[in-house]
Amino acid sequence: MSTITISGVQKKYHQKPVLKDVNLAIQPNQIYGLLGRNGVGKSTLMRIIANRTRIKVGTVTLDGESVFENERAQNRIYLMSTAKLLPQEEKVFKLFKLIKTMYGDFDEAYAEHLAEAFELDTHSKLRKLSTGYQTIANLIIALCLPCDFIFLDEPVLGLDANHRELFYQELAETFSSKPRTFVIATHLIEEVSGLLNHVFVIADGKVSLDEDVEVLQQRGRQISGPAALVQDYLQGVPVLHTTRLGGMMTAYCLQTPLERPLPAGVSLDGMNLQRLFIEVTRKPGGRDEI
Ligand SMILES: Nc1ncnc2c1ncn2[C@@H]1O[C@H](COP(=O)(O)OP(=O)(O)OP(=O)(O)O)[C@@H](O)[C@H]1O
Repeated sequence: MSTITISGVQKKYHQKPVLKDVNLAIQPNQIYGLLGRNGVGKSTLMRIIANRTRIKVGTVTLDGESVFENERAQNRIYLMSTAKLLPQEEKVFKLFKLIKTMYGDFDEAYAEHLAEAFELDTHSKLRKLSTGYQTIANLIIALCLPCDFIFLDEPVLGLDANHRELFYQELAETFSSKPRTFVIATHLIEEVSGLLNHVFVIADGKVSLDEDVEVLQQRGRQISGPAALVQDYLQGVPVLHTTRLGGMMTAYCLQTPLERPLPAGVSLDGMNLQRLFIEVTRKPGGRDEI
């Protein structure tokens, strides 16, 4: 099975390091979340993989071959981004045909279904569509191409809530009927969390978290109650963050002292993915000890 392997990738812009040492593996038939605070380099990493940004240090391989300047590999990778890379003066339906010629295949029936579902006017020029509908046209292209690895950089930018929901539904359906890999960079973590199998978090130029969502959801815990009891219960346990209100405390952790009984008056709950992300990216590299 094909895997994209990213090893020791570094990228600087004007001497300022953005990616310092990125290592990760993108497996077949997964939906990944590529998460990170603003400006950490998510788009840069995607552009590197899609051969749109060059690097001097590090490698990106697909089936052991470098993906750089490699047409065969790049034909299996698609990056959908907000950058206006598509010909703006082209009518949307013509664009679909153009894309088909470029990639050798394009699911026209599915594109028609999606255009109808989103009420996209395919006879309009791309340039004349509203921002949201330009994104929709871009998304349709991404979902209908025959690529094994589809990178979606901020895929729902400008989409209203109904269209975002429709997109997530369509993504789930197309993924189950025709499994392939999607890597989604987004800040709307709560909205996509139900779709994701695995999460990469980029912080300080590196991958700070590389974990299955299921495992994360089992690990992430928030413990609330009277501060003294919470502190006592979590003695020696690494804590991501704590908040206090009066005498009450909530502590966020990636592990809990399972062997210790939970004191009466203290509650232990799961953390949703968005909260977990906020807590793991709050203080890069930092862990509080209670
Ligand atoms: N072409 C460029 N020239 C100079 N600096 C750049 C260029 N592209 C990106 N950068 C810088 O690299 C850093 C990472 O940018 P990037 O867009 O990859 O981050 P991001 O994680 O996608 O951010 P966001 O979540 O805000 O979209 C930023 O500091 C940005 O200013």
